[in-house]
Amino acid sequence: MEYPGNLFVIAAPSGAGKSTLVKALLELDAHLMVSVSHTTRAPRGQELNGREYHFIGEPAFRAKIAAGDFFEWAEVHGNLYGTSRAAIEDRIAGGQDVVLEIDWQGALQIKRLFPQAVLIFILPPSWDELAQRLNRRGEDEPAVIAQRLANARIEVSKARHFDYVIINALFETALFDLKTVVHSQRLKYVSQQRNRSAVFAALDLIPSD
Ligand SMILES: Nc1ncnc2c1ncn2[C@@H]1O[C@H](COP(=O)(O)OP(=O)(O)OP(=O)(O)O)[C@@H](O)[C@H]1O
Ligand SMILES: Nc1nc2c(ncn2[C@@H]2O[C@H](COP(=O)(O)O)[C@@H](O)[C@H]2O)c(=O)[nH]1
Repeated sequence: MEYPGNLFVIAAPSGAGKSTLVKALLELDAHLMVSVSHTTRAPRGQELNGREYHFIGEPAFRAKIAAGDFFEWAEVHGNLYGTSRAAIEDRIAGGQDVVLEIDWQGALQIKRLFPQAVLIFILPPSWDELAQRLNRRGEDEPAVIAQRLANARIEVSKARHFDYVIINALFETALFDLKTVVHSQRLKYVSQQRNRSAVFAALDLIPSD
């Protein structure tokens, strides 16, 4: 049996730290790749088209919806965001582990389409700390931050639909927890192999750090 790539879907309220965690995870794990979404949101200070997002206008986004180009899409904080179908289906079929950093609506769409997906929800340690992180990040206008904090109340209530919840209080602890979820998913695959050579082939997929 060829190794089918895993799909890890990570959601969190804005400012909880998911992008920072995913970036750190990717630096530690060469088997993982992150899918770059499309959005109608304007780029923030250091963001580059094609790196953080593919930044497109709403008409182009709507044309992609009509063409069936998105695996999932949703309106989040007043902007449209979507995961390109081509970006993930081929990679997973080719045995690559893919991470999606998307909101809860997209995550639940993915779980319906692809029940093997592993859904991970990142929580901040408190509402106060969430607000402080958004303010310290200094990338969004006060009105945008207020909207994101209001939406966070709804988003957090969706955590119960996820397979795992990780609390991002101390960064290194949360990163360890995230690595453990990814690692366990791969170990599950190894343990399902029927013969010894398949077990050793499967073990090659697991980083030994
Ligand atoms: N454990 C942590 N302790 C303190 N600060 C943190 C921690 N994790 C992340 N941060 C900081 O919090 C801010 C928000 O993190 P990040 O941008 O990763 O959030 P996000 O969940 O991806 O938000 P968004 O959905 O808006 O992109 C950043 O300035 C980041 O450096
Ligand atoms: N459903 C989707 N949600 C997405 C996607 N890409 C990002 N997101 C989520 O949007 C919010 C806001 O992101 P920001 O970069 O503007 O702070 C956040 O929850 C992201 O995870 C996507 O392709 N689909």
